[in-house]
Amino acid sequence: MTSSLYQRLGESEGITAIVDDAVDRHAVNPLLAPRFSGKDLAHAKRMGAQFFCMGAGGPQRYEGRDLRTAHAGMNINEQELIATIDDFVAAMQGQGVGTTEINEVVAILYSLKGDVLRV
Ligand code: HEM
Repeated sequence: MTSSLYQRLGESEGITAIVDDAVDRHAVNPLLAPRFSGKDLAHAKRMGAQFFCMGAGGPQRYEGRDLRTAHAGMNINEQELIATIDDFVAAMQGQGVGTTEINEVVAILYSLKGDVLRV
């Protein structure tokens, strides 16, 4: 049987490492840094890891705000969305995640754009 995306990404440990790295990249990415300046990055990482674990099929329960509420009023644009996805791709490559899994995650992130862009 094919294992879940959660299992193929290394479960909680693997996904936490990916999210930690991606958020660290956001904080220094010129396209994103202003958005994350002054934010509680540890909290963002914790919420991001919970969200990602749950979305990938893990047993975690996401305790954060729904996506639309979390990004409301930020007027996020497409360039910023692509920059966040690029940071996730770089983080996954850094963790040795395979191309199949990277493509699955990119598709999932892209599919969520309606709750993030200009809400
Ligand atoms: C599909 C894409 C995205 C997903 C899945 C996502 C997911 C999340 C999650 C789960 C949180 C935590 C919410 C909470 O603490 O209750 C969050 C917070 C945040 N996101 Fe996103 N996000 C996405 C795209 C973006 C983009 C494109 C930007 C900015 C350019 C962005 C900026 C932020 C910021 C600044 C916070 C912290 C908000 C705060 O602490 O007040 N996100 N995001």
